[in-house]
Amino acid sequence: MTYFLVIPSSLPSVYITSCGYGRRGRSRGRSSRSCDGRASSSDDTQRRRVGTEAEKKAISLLSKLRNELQTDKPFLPLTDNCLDADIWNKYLEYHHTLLNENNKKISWFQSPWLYVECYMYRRIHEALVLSSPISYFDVFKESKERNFFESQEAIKTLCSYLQDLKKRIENLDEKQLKDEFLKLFQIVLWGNKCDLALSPNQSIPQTSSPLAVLEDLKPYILVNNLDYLWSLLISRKKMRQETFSITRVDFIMDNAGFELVTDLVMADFLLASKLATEIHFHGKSIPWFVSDTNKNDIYWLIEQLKAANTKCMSECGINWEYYLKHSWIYQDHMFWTLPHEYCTMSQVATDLYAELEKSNLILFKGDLNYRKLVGDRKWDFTVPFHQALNGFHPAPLCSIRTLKTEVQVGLAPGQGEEITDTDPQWMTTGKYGIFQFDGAL
Ligand SMILES: O=P(O)(O)OC[C@@]1(O)O[C@H](CO)[C@@H](O)[C@@H]1O
Ligand SMILES: [Mn+2]
Repeated sequence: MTYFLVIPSSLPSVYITSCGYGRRGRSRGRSSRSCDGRASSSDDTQRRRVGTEAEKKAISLLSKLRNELQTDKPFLPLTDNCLDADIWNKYLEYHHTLLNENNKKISWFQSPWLYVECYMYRRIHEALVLSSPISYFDVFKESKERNFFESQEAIKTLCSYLQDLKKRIENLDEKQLKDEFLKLFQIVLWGNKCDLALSPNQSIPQTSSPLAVLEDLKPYILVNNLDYLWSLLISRKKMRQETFSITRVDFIMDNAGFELVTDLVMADFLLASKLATEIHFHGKSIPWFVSDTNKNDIYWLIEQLKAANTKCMSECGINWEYYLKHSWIYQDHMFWTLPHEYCTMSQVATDLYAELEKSNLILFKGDLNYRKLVGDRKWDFTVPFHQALNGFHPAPLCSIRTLKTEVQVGLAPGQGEEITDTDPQWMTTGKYGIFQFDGAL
């Protein structure tokens, strides 16, 4: 069963596919419980019935959501009693007070786009949560998996490159190491083209060799602060040889599938090169913006790699599974799936802010993170990134993002206008990218 939530204007479309509960035609007639405790067919029938009811409920809630959206109804408070529901509901009240007009309501076409989009994904989650026993079914799982399978060739190339690089890494001089660092970071950047929120029914797989195209893509990097990242990490590495300190790098992850592979390759490289000693990954705790990574996506990906019949891929899978058990730290926090701008993190999620303060470098992946970093405002292109962060400075940070929405700061005078002349769609196609750094070196 495929349920299509048609969403007008600039909002993304969402496919909800059957969750597999209550499928017809699996059980054949009556039978009693077997002596090994397996369920009887009447148990099966009961389970299918419950599953079908749950599916129907989820679909009706999603239909209702679609209708509210299409007819620009006021936003409704969440009713699912999840831990974050109160925060969402308070945020809604706060936005109502901002409107400052008694008869105006926060609604789909009248409210800030960042808020509207986040609210839509949270309401999709609510529809599932309220439909037990499929409450924690990931409606985007299928699209995420498709992106992974369609990017097999590129993933193989990357895994092979990494395995080979790790064999020679001890013998690289500083310049050679820097070259590898720059190369892998560019792969991480262009991996962000692969999100599914813009076209959920159409996976944009990475088909060509990601390494072969890097030179051709260089002109599309509008802000390139990779040298700052290199200076920061290499000077800490040198310092560590005299003092016993750590270098912690945090990935605020974005999309699963190919982009996730690029993140894991980067993390592996940073540790192997001793440019970092500690890696933290921050994922989403609910299905989010179609392709965003949650814990299951990482473990699913690792299982796929382990089972691959290409040695370099299975080696990566085995290594990454080991690192996730022993040295890489995966964490999620509800703040990442709230609509809040990051400048509010120190008040709204004090614990997360304190955690990020321990980092030596935070990598914010993707377009949505950028919008939340700079508050999704219509900034002048030349406003400094530091200023647009509006007080959000937990540690040195870098946004690694391909441009998919109309917000960009920190450009040189005239740079934005010049690109607009030649390529009017430059802010929304994912063709351009940035490495934008903020922090003391
Ligand atoms: O954060 P990502 O994965 O790079 O991009 C997510 C995204 O494509 O989804 C939304 C589309 O409506 C926009 O916020 C953004 O462009
Ligand atoms: Mn995303």
